[in-house]
Formats: sequence, C-alpha cells, structure tokens
Amino acid sequence: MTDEELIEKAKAYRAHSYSPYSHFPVGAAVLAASGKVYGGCNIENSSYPLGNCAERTAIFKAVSEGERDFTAIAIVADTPGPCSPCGACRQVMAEFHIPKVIMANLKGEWCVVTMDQLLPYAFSDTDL
Ligand SMILES: O=c1ccn([C@H]2C[C@H](O)[C@@H](CO)O2)c(=O)[nH]1
Ligand SMILES: [Zn+2]
Repeated sequence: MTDEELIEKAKAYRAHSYSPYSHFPVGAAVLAASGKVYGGCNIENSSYPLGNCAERTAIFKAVSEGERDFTAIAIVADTPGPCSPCGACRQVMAEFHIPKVIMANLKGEWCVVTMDQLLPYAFSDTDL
C-alpha cells in the first residue's frame, strides 16, 4: 500500500463524515501490520464535546478488531495545507506507536511526519 493509496482510502472515509455542526469533514485510514486498512471519519454530536475525530475513529475501529501494530495513518480534509491532527489524536497515535503520519488535503498536497515530530516529549506508559 503506497502513501497515495492510503490517502485515497482516507478520502473515501471522509465521505462518511457526520459533521453537521462544524461542516468540516475529515477522513482517516490506518494501515495495520497485518496489511488491513481501517478507515474512519469525524462523528459529531449536538453535545459538542462528544464528537470524535476521524483519526481516533479509525484507530479505535482497528484496535477493537484486534490490531495492535500499525505502519502508518493518513488524514485528509479540505485544509489550506496538509491536515494536521489534533492533540488528542496525537496522544492516541503515540499510544500505539504509529511511526508514520501522512497529512493530506483535497488539493493533492501531502507530507509525511514522524510521531516524534508531532508529539515530542509525549507522555507514555514509561511515565507511569
Ligand atoms: O485532524 C482533525 C481535525 C479536526 N477533526 C474534526 C473534529 C471536528 O469534528 C471537526 C472540526 O474541528 O473536525 C478531525 O476529525 N481531525
Ligand atoms: Zn483529533
């Protein structure tokens, strides 16, 4: 699976976004070491804080299917530059040591960053 293919998967999941409040659809796709891809979208709620981001939807779907090892995650939204994940999603990505984060937008711009770049000095199980 190439980076571009994972971005395309994320785009397809973005179409399922439930975002009537922000009108900001986001899609994500996480590639597991098993080779399977799990996608997600943001899912909002009239009680705003209950909304879930696309990245966490995808990761939680994968983990609930028994996946623990991941190769990469792609995120896509209609942003001016590549879509950057929020802090909560960065912490969840760090928990599962997702090594490669592909940030993309609908204009075809994308870039790859590491977890260390996204969340330096992350809190982790080694701090407990
Ligand atoms: O990386 C991001 C950034 C934002 N959102 C969602 C949360 C909310 O539903 C909407 C606006 O912030 O976009 C994501 O899913 N992922
Ligand atoms: Zn998030």
